[in-house]
Amino acid sequence: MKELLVKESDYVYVLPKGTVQGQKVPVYFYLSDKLFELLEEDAIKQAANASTLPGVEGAIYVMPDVHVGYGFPVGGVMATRLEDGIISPGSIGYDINCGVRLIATNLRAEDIVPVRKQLMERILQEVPAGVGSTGKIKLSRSELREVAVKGARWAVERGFGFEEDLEHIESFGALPNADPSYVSTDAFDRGSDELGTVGSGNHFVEVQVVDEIYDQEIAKKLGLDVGQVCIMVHSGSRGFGHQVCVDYLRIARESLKRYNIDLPDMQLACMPINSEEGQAYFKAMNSAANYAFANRQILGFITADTIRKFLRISWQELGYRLIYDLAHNIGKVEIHKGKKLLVHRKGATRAFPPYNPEVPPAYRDIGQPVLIPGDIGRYSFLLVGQPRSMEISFGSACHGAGRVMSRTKAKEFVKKEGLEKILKDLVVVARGKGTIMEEIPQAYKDVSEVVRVVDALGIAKMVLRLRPVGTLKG
Ligand SMILES: Nc1nc2c(ncn2[C@@H]2O[C@H](COP(=O)(O)O)[C@@H](O)[C@H]2O)c(=O)[nH]1
Ligand SMILES: [Mn+2]
Ligand SMILES: [Mn+2]
Repeated sequence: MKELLVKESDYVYVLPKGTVQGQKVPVYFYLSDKLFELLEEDAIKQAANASTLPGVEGAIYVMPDVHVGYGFPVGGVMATRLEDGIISPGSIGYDINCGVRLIATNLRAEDIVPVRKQLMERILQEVPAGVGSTGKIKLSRSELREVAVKGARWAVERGFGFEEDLEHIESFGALPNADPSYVSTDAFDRGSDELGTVGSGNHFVEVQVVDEIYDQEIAKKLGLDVGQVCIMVHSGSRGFGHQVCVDYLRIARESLKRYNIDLPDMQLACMPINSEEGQAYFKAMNSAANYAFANRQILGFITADTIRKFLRISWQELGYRLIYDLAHNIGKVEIHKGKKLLVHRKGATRAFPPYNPEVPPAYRDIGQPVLIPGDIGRYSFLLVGQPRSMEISFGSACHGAGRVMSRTKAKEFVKKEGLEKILKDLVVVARGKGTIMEEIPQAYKDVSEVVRVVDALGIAKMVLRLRPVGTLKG
């Protein structure tokens, strides 16, 4: 399908409306020439399929970190009208409110680098990670219901963090439309002992150092400087959110006939937003999103506390300060160009500009921080949302570098090249070696190239770059 894409301008390729059967809106791909080369045929097909869905509004936007996902590509943004549009679990993703958190500290690189191996080993002991890992927190049904409603606040009330953290989280760490009575018992079972756990594979806790600054003024306002140590957390709603997605994909498939929805791909199974099933999923999805906010709140706090105890310093000396926490797999009701829409972001980050009322007061004049992890070996970035995002991407940016190698291919690559040679002096800890093999830097695109595109398009502005000091992988 690549040949059907029209290069409209630098970094902008379009699949014009009417190219595929039933297409209701155009599909925009934001890519440099290098990233265009890596664009998969199936990702184009998936985005084109979504452009045929009922009530889809404006355009489908595909970010430069795009790769094939379940039904809808990772890096995809789709908005649907509340009156006649659908809600699609596959276009939000299995890991509901998978997201990223960045915490600043007063520590300098020299405080950490000489002891990074021992420090990461300690973090590995204290922070539960890995497939099906369980944490120290065991939740009763009623406690879990409370988590699903209160989100990050639940964790803060139990001592995992501070009141001011909540001011620095997307939607203040709790989405208002959560109703856990729409969440299945299976999801409750899976969620009861996974709060405060990282999960597997792509998820991580990373100690990083600010490496380069592109906008001194904004970096200063954020209180970040070269050499400063930060903590980045990437995790989501664990088995709780996964089960919500599984349950409602089944419900969506079963209700397709009832609502006369014809699909090009069953993985896009969806429900009218204003149907009973659509509303039930929306309330369950928000519950899972709140679980994820609580999860990252706990993970960030435990990691900071571990570093503090390891270095034998006080909270004050550590200087823990939450920069921001955001969702990159979510469906949100937002107003764009005067219309109330459900914006599906799957592997896409909200990137609201300065003075948008949803940007926390602390960042109102600089724009919402956009946190972009890269990989275990190269860099991660902090950007801020820009006005153009509201024009060309429903206020959204990329969410990472994006995979370029399947997990199987990455393992084959490691077997050929040797893990030690690939990792060189990187410090990466994990319960199993398998994950590290799947997560080598070569498995991802070059994040610098990805963020260059969103910066050049005026979606988000590059503020600073972080490099990893040590990574805990699931
Ligand atoms: N700094 C690090 N970035 C990483 C690591 N593992 C993955 N990643 C990046 O995160 C995004 C988001 O992934 P997704 O699973 O939500 O799609 C991914 O595209 C990578 O760029 C890591 O260990 N450290
Ligand atoms: Mn994620
Ligand atoms: Mn995830």
